[in-house]
Amino acid sequence: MSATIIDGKAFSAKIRGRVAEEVAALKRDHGLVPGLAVVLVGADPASEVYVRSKGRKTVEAGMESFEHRLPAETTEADLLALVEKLNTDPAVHGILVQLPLPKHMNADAVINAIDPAKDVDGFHISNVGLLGTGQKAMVPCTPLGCLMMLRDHLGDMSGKEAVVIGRSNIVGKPMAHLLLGESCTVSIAHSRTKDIEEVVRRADIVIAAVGRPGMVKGAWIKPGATVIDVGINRIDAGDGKTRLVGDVDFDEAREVAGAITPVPGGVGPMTIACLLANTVTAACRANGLPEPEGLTV
Ligand SMILES: NC(=O)C1=CN([C@@H]2O[C@H](COP(=O)(O)OP(=O)(O)OC[C@H]3O[C@@H](n4cnc5c(N)ncnc54)[C@H](OP(=O)(O)O)[C@@H]3O)[C@@H](O)[C@H]2O)C=CC1
Ligand SMILES: Nc1nc(=O)c2c([nH]1)NC[C@@H]1CN(c3ccc(C(=O)N[C@@H](CCC(=O)O)C(=O)O)cc3)C=[N+]21
Ligand SMILES: [Mg+2]
Repeated sequence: MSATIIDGKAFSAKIRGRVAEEVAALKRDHGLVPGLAVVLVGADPASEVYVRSKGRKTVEAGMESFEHRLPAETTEADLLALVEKLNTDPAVHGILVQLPLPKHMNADAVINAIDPAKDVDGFHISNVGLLGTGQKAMVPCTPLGCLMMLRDHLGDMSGKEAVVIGRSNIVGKPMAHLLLGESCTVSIAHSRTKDIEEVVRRADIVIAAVGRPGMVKGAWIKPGATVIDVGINRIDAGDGKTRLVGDVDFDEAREVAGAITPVPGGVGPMTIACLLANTVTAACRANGLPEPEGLTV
């Protein structure tokens, strides 16, 4: 029996279509054009790919895209000054500072300088606190995209065993909060977890967010489980080229799982769609307009 492949690329195109409809309505009825500012410090080649792809999809959805590329030597004070300028710019409804930042910067200080209402990544401590207490927040894009796929595929998740592998602030922890909100029984595994295979084997829902290519083996998966692979790992393809793989051994896992997301074409495209969705939500809230249905949780 082979798993259903959850098509994040197709699902993300649907969400971006919904975003485009909402943007068109905001323009028509309120003369409002949602704007997203992306700040990239340094020239990390992987980040370049995301920034370009985000910028293109933002414009395709009818929104304004502002890109700020700063040299790696930029001082924290200069970056904070840019953030402050974006905070007060009425054309900017969403601000994303690409992570990781260069080592000489305090990333927490930079993130917490962003106006929480414009924090479309959901990384500001106010949004983290709101999410953690079950209040209306800006929800981090990657976990939000994962949740949308899970709801679409599984419907009610109440009482299911969910295991999140990875405890980062940007994926693992917010993902665990969202799954608690769905009334799952949630475990978080990490590098110090003892007998991780056994922890994963009891899960009806597995979220892998580790950054280790193919770490999760087929034998770890409970038959029929739903597997969401967040990992984005560039590996040597052997022919002088590279290719992207997830944190799950896809070929093994697809023979055991009930459903699985591929890499590429799974969580990644959903992350970008959710970023656009969060920008529309932020623009509506900033203008006292009702926020569109179905673009957040
Ligand atoms: N598709 C998308 O849109 C996105 C994809 N990603 C990808 O997701 C992956 C995770 O990203 P991120 O959360 O930022 O990564 P981090 O490096 O911040 O966190 C990795 C987590 O994995 C845990 N871990 C590391 N090794 C092991 C191990 N051997 N066994 C169990 N747990 C382990 C770490 O544990 P500990 O805390 O103990 O060190 C840590 O909690 C990466 O591949 C990244 O590229 C990230 C963001 C968005
Ligand atoms: N402040 C901040 N917010 C982030 O959300 C953030 C970040 N920093 N830093 C880096 C990570 C990583 N990330 C990805 C988003 C989309 C794809 C994506 O679209 N991937 C495609 C493939 C892209 C390709 O081919 O290179 C896919 O999986 O199909 C991947 C990775 C967001 N991140
Ligand atoms: Mg994100």
